[in-house]
Amino acid sequence: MTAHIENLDVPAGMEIRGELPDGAEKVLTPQALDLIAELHRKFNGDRLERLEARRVRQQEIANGADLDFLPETKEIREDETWQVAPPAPGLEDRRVEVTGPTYKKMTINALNSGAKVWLADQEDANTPQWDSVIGGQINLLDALTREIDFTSPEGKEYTLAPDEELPTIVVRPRGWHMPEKHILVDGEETSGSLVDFALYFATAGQLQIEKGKGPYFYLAKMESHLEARLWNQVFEHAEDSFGLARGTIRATVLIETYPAAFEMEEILYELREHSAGLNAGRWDYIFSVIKNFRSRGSDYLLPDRSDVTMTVPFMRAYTELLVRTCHKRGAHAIGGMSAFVPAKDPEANEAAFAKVREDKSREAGNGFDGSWVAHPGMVALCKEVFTETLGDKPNQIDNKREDVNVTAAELLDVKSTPGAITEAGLRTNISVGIQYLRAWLEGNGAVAIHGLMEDAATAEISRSQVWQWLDAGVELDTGEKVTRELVEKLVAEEVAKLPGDESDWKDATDLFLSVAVAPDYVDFLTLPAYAKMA
Ligand SMILES: CC(=O)SCCNC(=O)CCNC(=O)[C@H](O)C(C)(C)COP(=O)(O)OP(=O)(O)OC[C@H]1O[C@@H](n2cnc3c(N)ncnc32)[C@H](O)[C@@H]1OP(=O)(O)O
Ligand SMILES: O=CC(=O)O
Ligand SMILES: [Mg+2]
Repeated sequence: MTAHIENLDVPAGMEIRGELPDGAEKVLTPQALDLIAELHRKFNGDRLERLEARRVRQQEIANGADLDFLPETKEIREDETWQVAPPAPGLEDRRVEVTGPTYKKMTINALNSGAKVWLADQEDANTPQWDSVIGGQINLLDALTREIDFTSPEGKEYTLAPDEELPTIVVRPRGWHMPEKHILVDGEETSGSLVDFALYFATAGQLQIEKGKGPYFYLAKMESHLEARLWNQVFEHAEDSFGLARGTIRATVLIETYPAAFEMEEILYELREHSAGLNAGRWDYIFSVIKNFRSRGSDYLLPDRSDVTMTVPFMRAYTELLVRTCHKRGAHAIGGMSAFVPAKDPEANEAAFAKVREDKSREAGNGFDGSWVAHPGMVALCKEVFTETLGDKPNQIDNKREDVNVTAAELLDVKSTPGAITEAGLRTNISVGIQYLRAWLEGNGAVAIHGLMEDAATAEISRSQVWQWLDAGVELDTGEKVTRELVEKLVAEEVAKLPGDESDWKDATDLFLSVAVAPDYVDFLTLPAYAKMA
């Protein structure tokens, strides 16, 4: 049945813009729409204040301030007595989590992958096209009622494995910065975070409770414990509105911004009744390091993206501190995404699996309780590697890592990162950035390029490196200085190597230039990209 806006029970003051995909009425229920309106009226002002606080801190950093652990929350860090809630049903054992967008085929593939958890992504791997925002929620609901199936154009049929084999679903709503322009309340654009949260919580999330699990979330791109407090208030409001016990909702927070690395303990504390641990969101973390200190000179210049590995000093410091902090507070520490995905060429495929094995072995050895893979083909490998360390235990929260003592100086030690800034690195950043942005504008938030998973976080690194190297007038390995003219010349050369006509790449190239060379740094590339989306 085709959905029509006039058939929906839209609360007073709300306006829905845009066509509704088939089945939209299943997720745009009166309860879900009421919750969006309530959350907007109660919390959107606080959200905007938090975003303003980010801008103030960014200005302070630009003026020379350093990041540090907060003096005003010292007591929380030093209080040895508090712990987060014990793991919720379905979240005890997280040794392998598969991530991916909520398109119908990928929903079925992810749920059939054998992973313990599926991160159903409305953030880095997704584009907030209105169809995907609503369609993804329909797929989540249909998966839980087992009314989902798919036939490919080639006739391949997809159905779900038995219930007991399916991973626990954890939904990642958009970050606090993203608006939802298709739902207005009192004439104002709503928040992408609150819309994604409310639609899932009020529909499929309630079915999760009936099935003995719960509405579980990953929270992306937060920059402070006060942003975590805001999420906690949203959770309390939603639980109270639906008559649910405190702690029914659970959230794993991605530590993927530089400021948040200095507030890990406080973030766990704010969410403690709702907490399901922390995750090391490595790609956005690297992006955030560049973004926060982009104009602070040579101490904060990173080499080519491929040289910024998990073992360089500042990345190692951040992951060690994350495990130590989580386990001290009884919380899961979940590892990040190795970007290597299976390849058709056998040699490249073997190399990709070896890289992922190395990454997951290091994480398991460091005390992480599980980790992410980007592709169902990597699930068995990650499970095997973590099982070598965990055995039959669901996690290793008892491995307290008391040997770890990470200082602010170690978190900030970007200048010890070995590597060079090369023309090849600049060309890769340009080519990958433009290819990714074209995919994004066409509605695809994750793509494989040169054997690597690329998504919003990795593309942010590429365009921010170009911006920073240009701003700093860096000298490349060739001896040439990075100037606007050079970047524009390399853009033209790299676009000429891509398939199709130059005109096919025009929108993506213009967008890339606007976020990589324009003098005013744009906070998130997804903001101007979303403005271009219908
Ligand atoms: C920085 C971060 O936030 S990381 C987390 C966010 N990023 C992600 O989640 C990325 C998820 N991964 C992906 O989107 C994909 O793996 C890509 C785009 C990188 C590669 O996808 P493809 O080019 O389709 O890979 P490939 O051809 O090897 O896929 C083989 C099959 O696996 C499926 N598949 C691949 N990745 C996934 C996934 N993550 N979830 C579900 N199914 C998947 C494909 O749909 C395809 O299915 P089919 O054989 O039934 O047609
Ligand atoms: O979301 C994960 C990341 O690495 O970014
Ligand atoms: Mg991220």
